[in-house]
Amino acid sequence: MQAVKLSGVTKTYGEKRVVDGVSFEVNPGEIFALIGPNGAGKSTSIRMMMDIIKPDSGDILIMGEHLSEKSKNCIGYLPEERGLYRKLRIMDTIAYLASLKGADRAAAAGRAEALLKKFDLYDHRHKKIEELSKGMGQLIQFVVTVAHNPGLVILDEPFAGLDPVNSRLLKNTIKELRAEGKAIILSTHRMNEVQEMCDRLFMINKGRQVLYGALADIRRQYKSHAVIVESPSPLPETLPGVVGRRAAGPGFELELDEATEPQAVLELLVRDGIPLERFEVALPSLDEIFVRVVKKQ
Ligand SMILES: Nc1ncnc2c1ncn2[C@@H]1O[C@H](COP(=O)(O)OP(=O)(O)OP(=O)(O)O)[C@@H](O)[C@H]1O
Repeated sequence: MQAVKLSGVTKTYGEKRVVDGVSFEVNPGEIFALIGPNGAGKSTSIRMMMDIIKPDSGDILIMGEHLSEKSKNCIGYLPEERGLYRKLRIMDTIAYLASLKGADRAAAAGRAEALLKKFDLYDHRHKKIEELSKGMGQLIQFVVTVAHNPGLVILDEPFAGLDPVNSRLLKNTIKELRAEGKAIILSTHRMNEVQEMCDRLFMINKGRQVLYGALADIRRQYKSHAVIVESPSPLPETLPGVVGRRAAGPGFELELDEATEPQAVLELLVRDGIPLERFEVALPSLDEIFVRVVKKQ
């Protein structure tokens, strides 16, 4: 059963259709990225999944059911707008909010403590939220989001405000949640993070689907006709079928003409006795794909 299933979901504000016939599915055990330019309709889609606002038409199933007060407890939602009770102490906040979600207080506290240790915040657990830095508060809000052990975790810009060390800790923790079989929806503008973490993605622009599928398939679909080559020896000045060359990291990206396959270039290099440390078909970064798709529209 899918963790989330949107079918033909539409939302209009005034004259503007901000979500237009959107359909996608999110499975347990995957990190699913919801991406798109500013104002594309991501937050509106998430708010409809959370039943904060109602779609005008279409259907939304969470864990196979329409969302009810009870089934809301199977979701952990980290909204873009953060907010915890600043005067409350950390562990009290976590236990209180988990109990609101119907979780066993002791079990939630146990999960929270393990995460606090991971984030090196355990010694702060009796402090008030207002005594924490912004980044620390951000991590606490993540702990609150998952302490009740939800099957679906929706994270809106979870890395905003985190330093590289804490970003990495959070990334690893999200990957562990995936390994536990949770469905994770990640909405972010940081394409390098999406590229590093997500299995599948949905890109929305002006309310409509523009990309949907496995990250690897999408990158292959947008690949240019080029190869990346790294060698300790200089490459030949000219190679049949190669029409351009530019530095790419420690090697080169060779642009091929339409008729030349990467395999043919590899054979030429091997024939010329060029030692190869890397040879691969050049795949565009998700960042490049994002810009290409938005510009085309
Ligand atoms: N309550 C509202 N009333 C009217 N228009 C709204 C409302 N909420 C959102 N919109 C409009 O809907 C569109 C989509 O907004 P949404 O917040 O879903 O975008 P987003 O993809 O999350 O953008 P961002 O990346 O900037 O957070 C925007 O044009 C926005 O102005």
